Amino acid sequence: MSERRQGLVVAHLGKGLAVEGPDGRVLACHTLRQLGSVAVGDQVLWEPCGDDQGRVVAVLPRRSELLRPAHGGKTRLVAANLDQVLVVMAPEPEPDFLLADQILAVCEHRDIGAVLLFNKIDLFDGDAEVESQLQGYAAIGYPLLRVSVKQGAGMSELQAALAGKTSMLAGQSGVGKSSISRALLPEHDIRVGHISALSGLGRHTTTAATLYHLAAGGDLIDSPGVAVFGMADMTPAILAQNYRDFQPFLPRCRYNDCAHIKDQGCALREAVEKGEVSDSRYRRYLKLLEKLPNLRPGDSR
Ligand SMILES: Nc1nc2c(ncn2[C@@H]2O[C@H](COP(=O)(O)OP(=O)(O)OP(=O)(O)O)[C@@H](O)[C@H]2O)c(=O)[nH]1
Ligand SMILES: [Zn+2]
Repeated sequence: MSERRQGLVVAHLGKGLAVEGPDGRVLACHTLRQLGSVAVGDQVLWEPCGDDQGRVVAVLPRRSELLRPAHGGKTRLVAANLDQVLVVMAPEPEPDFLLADQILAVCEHRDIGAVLLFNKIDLFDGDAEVESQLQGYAAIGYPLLRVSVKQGAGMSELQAALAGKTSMLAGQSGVGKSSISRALLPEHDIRVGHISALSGLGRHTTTAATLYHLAAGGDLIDSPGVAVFGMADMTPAILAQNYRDFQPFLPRCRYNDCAHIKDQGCALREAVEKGEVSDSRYRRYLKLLEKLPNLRPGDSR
């Protein structure tokens, strides 16, 4: 019987995986069908099979899973073992706080941490509304970093926030996600080139998720596409539970299945009226509710 070794999945190839061993060497690996889905970020056990190839024989337990909606109401695993998502915003394009709230709620639901990353501060005129929303997030416990990749401002604080963790960037188009990854990654293209050159299992496409080691410590999973933060498995009650700022009030609603839409004994609405919960967060919650796929008539209480 051949020896099993541990490895880290760093990319998807056409028909297999790129797995990095403890010595840093990356190997093309097949996986056994019965293992189910294996994603970038997974820790796996593999054994050598053939020239410079391996076979993944086990997936080690995950500390988190990020899923994406797929065809036929199914979900697909996008990344495993993520520690945190960096929600990137900028003065331009105008911040989409609804998208930020959605990403934050999905992260909370998946036990993935979240950090707000306000980029392009070189363009920020201090707009009072934007500033108040940003400080609102900080007040409910989300770390807030302000950077300008263009000017190199705040980058060491960003590197410190990434060190020792596996992170992913998310956010609207145009906020600077690619610019930020480029600034953080050493020899980015060399590694992609190396993975593409792995034999036998087909090409690595840059449209698939890839894990990179950062120059200043920590890993970054680069996953193109913003639609990964799906809410398909959420109900209104679950969505509300994943708002950190709503959590203290929810047990006091009169009805267990309160969707926090109408008054009748809703402790959350009372908290909003008293100013204990941000009115704008609550109003965006009502908008996100409309995006939930499985809003049942009974939930409209
Ligand atoms: N002024 C300024 N411009 C920036 C900064 N960071 C990025 N940009 C510019 O913003 C534009 C969009 O940056 P990208 O890195 O492509 O943004 P993205 O989030 O990856 O966009 P998508 O690929 O569409 O998701 C580019 O023109 C960048 O040069 C910054 O700190 N300051
Ligand atoms: Zn309620």
